[in-house]
Amino acid sequence: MAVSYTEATNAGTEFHLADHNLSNTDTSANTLPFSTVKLPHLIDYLHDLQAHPNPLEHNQFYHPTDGFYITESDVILRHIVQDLSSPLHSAAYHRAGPRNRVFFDPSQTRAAIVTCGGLCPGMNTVIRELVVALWDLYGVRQIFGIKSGYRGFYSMEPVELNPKLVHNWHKSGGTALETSRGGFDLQKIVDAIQDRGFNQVYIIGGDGTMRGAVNIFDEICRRKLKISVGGIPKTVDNDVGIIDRSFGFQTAVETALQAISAANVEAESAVNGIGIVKLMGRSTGHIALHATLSSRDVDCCLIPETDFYLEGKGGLFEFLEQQLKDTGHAVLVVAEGAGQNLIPRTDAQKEEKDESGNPVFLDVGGWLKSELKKWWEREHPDELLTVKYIDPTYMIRAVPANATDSLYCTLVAHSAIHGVMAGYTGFVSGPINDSFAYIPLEEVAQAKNGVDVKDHKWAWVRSITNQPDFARK
Ligand SMILES: Nc1ncnc2c1ncn2[C@@H]1O[C@H](COP(=O)(O)OP(=O)(O)OP(=O)(O)O)[C@@H](O)[C@H]1O
Ligand SMILES: O=P(O)(O)OC[C@H]1O[C@](O)(CO)[C@@H](O)[C@@H]1O
Ligand SMILES: [Mg+2]
Repeated sequence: MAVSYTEATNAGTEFHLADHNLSNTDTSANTLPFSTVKLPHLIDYLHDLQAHPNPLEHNQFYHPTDGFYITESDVILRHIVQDLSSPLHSAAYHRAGPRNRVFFDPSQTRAAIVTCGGLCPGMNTVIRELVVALWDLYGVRQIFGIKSGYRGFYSMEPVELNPKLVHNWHKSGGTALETSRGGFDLQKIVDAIQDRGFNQVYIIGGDGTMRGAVNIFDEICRRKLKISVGGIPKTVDNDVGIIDRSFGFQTAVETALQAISAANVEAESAVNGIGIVKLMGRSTGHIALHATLSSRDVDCCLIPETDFYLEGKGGLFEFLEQQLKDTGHAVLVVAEGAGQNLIPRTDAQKEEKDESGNPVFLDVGGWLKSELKKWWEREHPDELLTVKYIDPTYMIRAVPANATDSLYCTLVAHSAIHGVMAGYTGFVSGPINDSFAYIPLEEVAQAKNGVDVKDHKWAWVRSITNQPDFARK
């Protein structure tokens, strides 16, 4: 039986913890120092929408008890580290999970799933979990995969998905739905969503994809359609902000360690051996940084967030030369976006962009190898130098998710479904301080996550490697 919205939930309204009798550290002001981030809800523009009891109530596998359903007063604080000598403050995001009322009748639900941008370990796991959970938890039977990213909405037939079909998908890297860059045509995409009768759209992708998803959400609101848009952030570079990290990131770091280990073996087994490993990281060096910290074989880590230079006092080559003198070998890890301003390029190369408008990079690893060899021949013409360059770029993102990331993929998919079924829209589900939360798409699309080279983690990298800070002589 359908119940009216006001009976069901106060979703879509600003929530103040102080109104809900929760403990408050700032008793004088009688308000908590947390502001709850408003989440868009279908009811914001479809005021007469009817709510239904959550089908989980009758699911044979669930026995909803007190606390099973997440209420509007359940929030996740973004900033859990606070300085008690200053006024407390943190944004509070609605906690992910099942609500006691939903705004979709499973028999009338038509869900679409799309993957966009580059690969990331776990994409197939997320797709699989979306299909299986929509089917098993909520009883949705009309689930479709959009092929080839955003362009697939308007240029290809959707593929009907069911648990049997996706049963083994999590065992393979990549995305069985295929992905692409570019092809974002807002009107064509929303027309296609509308024409095909989709009322739930799950969008898996990185920062660019999320910016596109905001536009789709805005257009759906403008047309006042009963279509919920749920985003699932995917970024092997870990360049999306607010969330703790993307699924697949840990798997990528783990896989990168194999390349670093090989570079170390090659370097140790040669006379004056240098191993160079190039890792992904277009504008952020998270993979390089985490792999360096985990491996301990790395003597120097170069990331896009810090400048470096090759020759002269305090430069990279002087440092490597000293390493060779001290230990006979060195391992250098470089993120693909590092040093791009140093590599000579033609005017045409300066303008080059991929289909999504991202700048195309030159190969920093190959360039470092050739510059290093030229320099060595000039400085040490009679001494051997062996440089082995390993570029595992696509290997680290084309693998299936490891155990930790697989669990993440399941939780993020379930969280997205619970939120969408509850009528939330224009949001992303993701972990904040290890608890899954709902974050407005717009915030996620704008938030960047660069490496903070002033914090402890980067200082830790420098202390492990002893690399120079490349502050100009
Ligand atoms: N500002 C934007 N507005 C609308 N669509 C966008 C925008 N930026 C990117 N897109 C679209 O989003 C899709 C994916 O973008 P992009 O290729 O930049 O990858 P991404 O999602 O950032 O993932 P990753 O960088 O991790 O590979 C593409 O189809 C692209 O056209
Ligand atoms: O898949 P493509 O188009 O070669 O793009 C590679 C880029 O994708 C990423 O894996 C994710 O943005 C980057 O690390 C890398 O620069
Ligand atoms: Mg991106």
